[in-house]
Amino acid sequence: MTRCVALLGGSFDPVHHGHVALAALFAELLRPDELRILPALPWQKASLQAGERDRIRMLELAFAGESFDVVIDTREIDRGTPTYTVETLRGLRAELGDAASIVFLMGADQLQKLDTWRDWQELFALCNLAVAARPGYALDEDRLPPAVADQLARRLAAPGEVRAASHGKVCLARTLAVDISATQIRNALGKEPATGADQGTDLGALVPRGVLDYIQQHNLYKS
Ligand SMILES: Nc1ncnc2c1ncn2[C@@H]1O[C@H](COP(=O)(O)OP(=O)(O)OP(=O)(O)O)[C@@H](O)[C@H]1O
Ligand SMILES: O=C(O)c1ccc[n+]([C@@H]2O[C@H](COP(=O)([O-])O)[C@@H](O)[C@H]2O)c1
Repeated sequence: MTRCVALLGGSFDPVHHGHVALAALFAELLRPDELRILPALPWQKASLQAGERDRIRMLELAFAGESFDVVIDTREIDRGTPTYTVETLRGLRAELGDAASIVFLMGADQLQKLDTWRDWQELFALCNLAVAARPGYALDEDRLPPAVADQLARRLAAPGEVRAASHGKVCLARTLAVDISATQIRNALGKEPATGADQGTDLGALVPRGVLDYIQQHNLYKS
């Protein structure tokens, strides 16, 4: 069977239950041989709040208790320059070979702005995409930028076909419905009183326990 490597890139500032659910869903649907988490230095975001080592440590803690294995691949942080996914994929394709199925995972918010990514049309020559629904972001073709909708219409496939193809296919998972964002978590933590007792937001419902402990122990996201 074709070797399949799934990739989940992100800022993870901090990692939250939405990320873990997205990874778990595609771990189940695609059964990849490897699932790599790629913490990025995103060029479209002004600056991240947590440092690189903290983001990596939080990722390790977030996925530690899961039933599927992940590898935290720090190449984008190690590169030290703003992340362009197309560059990462060129490197991975050279390492993994032409036959491997490479699947880049994302939420619907990123599909909606895929046409703003560096050399986005080249992504389809390098990898497959697996996109999950996210509350507030439509997956419907008529709600996507026309050029993205056009690519989607031509490439739409079942998860099994994506797993078997080296590149060029897109599968959608419409069942995910986790209404969590890192922005919401940073905002809640920024407002939290010094005692650590959050007044309005149940942070435990948003962030894995080990990650929340780490955030509190290291005093992250205090404004
Ligand atoms: N709740 C969610 N449901 C589905 N996909 C998600 C969810 N949260 C994040 N993702 C996806 O995970 C990847 C990394 O997301 P990212 O680290 O930017 O988190 P975020 O919550 O969107 O962050 P921020 O609020 O800082 O923009 C992206 O592909 C994004 O679409
Ligand atoms: O390559 C690009 O131009 C590009 C533009 C926006 C986002 N991405 C990637 O998409 C992933 C999610 O990004 P973000 O901003 O939601 O954390 C992460 O791996 C980013 O490097 C990539």
